[in-house]
This record gives sequence, structure tokens and C-alpha cells, in this order.
Amino acid sequence: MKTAYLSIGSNMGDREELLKKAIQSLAEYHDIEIEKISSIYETDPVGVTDQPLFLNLAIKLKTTLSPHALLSKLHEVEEELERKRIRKWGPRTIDLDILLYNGVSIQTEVLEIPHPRMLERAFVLIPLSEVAPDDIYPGGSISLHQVLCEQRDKEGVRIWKKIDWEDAYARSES
Ligand SMILES: Nc1ncnc2c1ncn2[C@@H]1O[C@H](COP(=O)(O)OP(=O)(O)OP(=O)(O)O)[C@@H](O)[C@H]1O
Ligand SMILES: Nc1nc2c(c(=O)[nH]1)N=C(CO)CN2
Repeated sequence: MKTAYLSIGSNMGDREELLKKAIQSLAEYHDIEIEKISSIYETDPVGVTDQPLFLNLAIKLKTTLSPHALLSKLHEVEEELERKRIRKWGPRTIDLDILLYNGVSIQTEVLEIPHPRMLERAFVLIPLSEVAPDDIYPGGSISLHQVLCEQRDKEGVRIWKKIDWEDAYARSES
């Protein structure tokens, strides 16, 4: 089993419901085991700023899938949730990104790990530090917690809801 970290975001439609559905779809897949889910954060849009606020979270999972197979699974979930992408960095119902995968570095046309923009994004690092405080950023020797401490711009990211995810699953299954 390999360990991977994902970032999930939504800023269109019922944002919380879409995040939950994405996690549920991943959890139902036999090659993926979800280990940890961060709180939900409400975040100011980065890049294209004239768009609605996002909800963002991070998850830690174990998987037998290769990085490319995991990416295909994420694309499937995005399609299932009728991801609409109106413009680059613009509003979307759901966005799933691979941040880290088992300490490896990958640079291909379709997949880059670590995610190339993760270190600049407080909306990624703050949730990620909840689920991966002791993990080491690939190629370096500092932990993600230290990476976060060194990141100066933590503005525009507010905790929105702490969810007891076990409870949330138990309710949706009953
Ligand atoms: N680590 C990664 N996780 C997810 N997709 C990736 C990754 N590296 C490269 N990609 C590629 O990026 C493509 C475009 O992704 P997407 O449309 O979600 O970008 P974006 O969310 O608008 O911007 P950003 O990449 O800055 O988050 C995907 O189809 C995928 O092939
Ligand atoms: N706050 C926030 N801003 C963004 C986000 C996101 O998930 N949250 N995703 C983007 C493209 O991946 C661009 N900008």
C-alpha cells in the first residue's frame, strides 16, 4: 500500500455536499482506503479572484493504485460529479488534485507530483498540515508542518466546519 495526499475543492453548487460525495466515491473504491480527512476550510479564491469562495479540505489515503491510475480515478469522480470547468482557475463544482504520493517525484505531461503549485497555496497547505504534519516534503529534509510555518501568507483561509467524518459516514449509510 502506498500513501497519498489529495486536495479537494469546490466553489459551485452545494459545496459541502459535493466534497462529501467525492470522498464517499473514493471510499467506496476497493483500491483506496481513506485514513484521515481534515476540517473543511472556507478560502478566498486564488488566481482568478472574482469568483465565489471555495471550500477546501485535504485527505490522506492508502492505495494500491499507481499515481497515474489514481489520477484516472480522480478524473472519474470529477466526471461523476459533473465537474464543470468554465475557465482556467475559474469556478468548479469539484476539483481533486494529487499533492504527494509516497515521497516520489513525477514529471510527465499529464501528472506532476508533488503538485507544482502546492507550496504557494495556503488553501492546500493549511488543511494538509492537519493530516500530514510529520511527513517530509520530497527532496527536502523539512516536514510539511515546518513548510507551513515558513509560509508567510496564511490569509484568506478560515476553518469553516469540523466534521466528525465517522459519524457522517455512519449517518449516510443508515
Ligand atoms: N498532481 C496532479 N493532480 C491532479 N492533476 C494533475 C496533477 N499534475 C498534473 N495534473 C493535470 O492537470 C490537468 C488539469 O487539472 P485542472 O483542470 O484540475 O487544473 P486546475 O485545477 O484548474 O489548476 P491547478 O493545476 O493549478 O490546480 C489534469 O487533467 C491533470 O492531467
Ligand atoms: N481558494 C481556492 N482558490 C483556488 C482553488 C481552490 O481550490 N481554492 N483552485 C484553483 C485551481 O485549482 C484556483 N484557485
